[in-house]
Amino acid sequence: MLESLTYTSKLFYSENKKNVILYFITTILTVPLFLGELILTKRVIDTIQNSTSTFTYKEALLLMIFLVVVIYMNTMNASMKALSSTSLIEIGLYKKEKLILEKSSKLPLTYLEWPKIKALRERAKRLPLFELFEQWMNCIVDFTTIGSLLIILIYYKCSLVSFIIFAGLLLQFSTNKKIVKNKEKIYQKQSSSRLILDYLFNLLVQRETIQEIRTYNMSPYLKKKWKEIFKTNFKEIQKKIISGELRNILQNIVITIMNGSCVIILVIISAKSGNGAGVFVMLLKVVSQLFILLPRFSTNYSSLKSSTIRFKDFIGFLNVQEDMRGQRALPECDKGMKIVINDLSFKYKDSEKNTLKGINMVINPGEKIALVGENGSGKSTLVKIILGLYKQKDGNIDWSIGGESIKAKEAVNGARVVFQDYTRLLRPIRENIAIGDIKHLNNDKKLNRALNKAESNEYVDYLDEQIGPEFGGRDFSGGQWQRLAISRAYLNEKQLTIFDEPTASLDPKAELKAFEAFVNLSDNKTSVIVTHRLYMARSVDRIFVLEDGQIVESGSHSELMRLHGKYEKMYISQSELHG
Ligand SMILES: Nc1ncnc2c1ncn2[C@@H]1O[C@H](COP(=O)(O)OP(=O)(O)OP(=O)(O)O)[C@@H](O)[C@H]1O
Repeated sequence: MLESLTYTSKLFYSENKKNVILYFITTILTVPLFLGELILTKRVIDTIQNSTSTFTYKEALLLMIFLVVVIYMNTMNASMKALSSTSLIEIGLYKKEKLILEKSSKLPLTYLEWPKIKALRERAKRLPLFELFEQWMNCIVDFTTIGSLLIILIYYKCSLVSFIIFAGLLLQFSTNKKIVKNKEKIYQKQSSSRLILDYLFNLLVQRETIQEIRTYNMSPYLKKKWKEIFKTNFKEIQKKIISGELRNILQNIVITIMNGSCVIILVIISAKSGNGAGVFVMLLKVVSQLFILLPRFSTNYSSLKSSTIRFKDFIGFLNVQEDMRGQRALPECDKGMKIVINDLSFKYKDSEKNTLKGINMVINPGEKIALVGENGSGKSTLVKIILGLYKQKDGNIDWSIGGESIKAKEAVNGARVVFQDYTRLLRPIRENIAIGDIKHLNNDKKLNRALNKAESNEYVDYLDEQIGPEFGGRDFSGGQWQRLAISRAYLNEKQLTIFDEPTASLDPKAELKAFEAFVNLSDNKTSVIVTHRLYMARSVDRIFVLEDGQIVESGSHSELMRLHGKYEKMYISQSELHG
């Protein structure tokens, strides 16, 4: 638990020393200021009660002035504390999101797609970083104040009152601890269903999905599903909340009885001991303050407990094993890349069987190959492994260029790719192309050349135009988006080119042009195209046919046709279909 205090203190201190020191001092100062106020009140009353001469009246007046100053300082202290915490709250939010983003960018892709990690990240996002630090500080202050007030009671021979208050403290702690534990347990249990809730909610409001949902009138059904999950979650929480609240009510009754008993005992003790009015008023203030502090301390401690549970999830997420990817860069060389795949098998997390099995292939420098096969045969998975985005457990994939060889999963920025599900960045056209190679962001000449090659000349004069009506920009059709994604690849000059079904949204003429462009773009660079359009595959050097995660045939178009196997069957059926 202490780890969360050291972690947050270090983190905030490294980000904003001045405010952390100010926050720390103003928090700690509340204890002596409160005690000072208490003691001065007692002295003022005692002095007035015993005043017999002008001298003691003057002393009382002086003490009153001190008291006012202390009260004023207390108010000032609270304002300074609030001031320092404002920027720390912002820093907390920023740092938490930054750390989660940085970590996510280092995780293997398979981990990011894994529901368990997704749920862990959602829980990590719920950690209130500054509040955790604040709760620690509040608990330290409450603990010190309560301790000091109990010592005052014991000093004035009110040990019985201290004992009752201490018992009250224990009672509150045990009740709140249970409530917090139950609440966090439910939250951890519900984190996956909350993801589904968010997903369903987004489906119902997002522009990309709303048209289909309205056309099929899916809204009532999806809302019903959303409501069901919401209600189930709520019922679970409600049960615990009601039992927690009942406990709270009982606890409050007991605490009120304790409070009354303490005041009565205090009156009796004061009457017997013959202490002055100053001591009585002070002790009364001590007791009433303690009964204010007890629930506050217990609530602060409960919040701290709940935050430390979330802190564990946060640290758990930050400690997830990172990817080895992105550590080595290949040398620049225009001879093309060689890819050697040896006995590769791959299984998705939570999947029962291997998606790829025993893949062996060598792609020579400058060679153009096509991966073909039915839906789900493993083409995109293989592409992602070639790119080093997925880590394979069995087998090896090496990239070699200019005589130097490295593992695909350790390589950085070696390839240019057009994915099936490319990024639609609702930002200016310029940024959409520059994703391909961000160093050319302001190089209009290069950006325009990339647009030209991707048959998107109409945008050359509109590089700074915003895309997406959501942000006041223009709307793009599927084909226009796809051409923009292709222009990204043209901007990049890496040695390996991968096109994973990049032409699905293009009309036949544009598709043919895009394929011709792919062949030209690739020139002497090693290239891989994933396609269902077998006429495209005809002009590549070699075709690999995948079936159920295995390569079942490979060779040039004419070699495969001569085999009279799967490829020939697929080719003939497509030719018949398209005439
Ligand atoms: N992230 C994932 N997690 C679990 N299984 C996955 C994941 N992505 C793909 N799969 C599964 O792996 C298998 C191969 O999928 P892949 O997308 O590689 O096939 P494909 O040949 O590219 O298909 P298509 O032609 O439809 O694009 C499929 O059974 C699919 O359900």
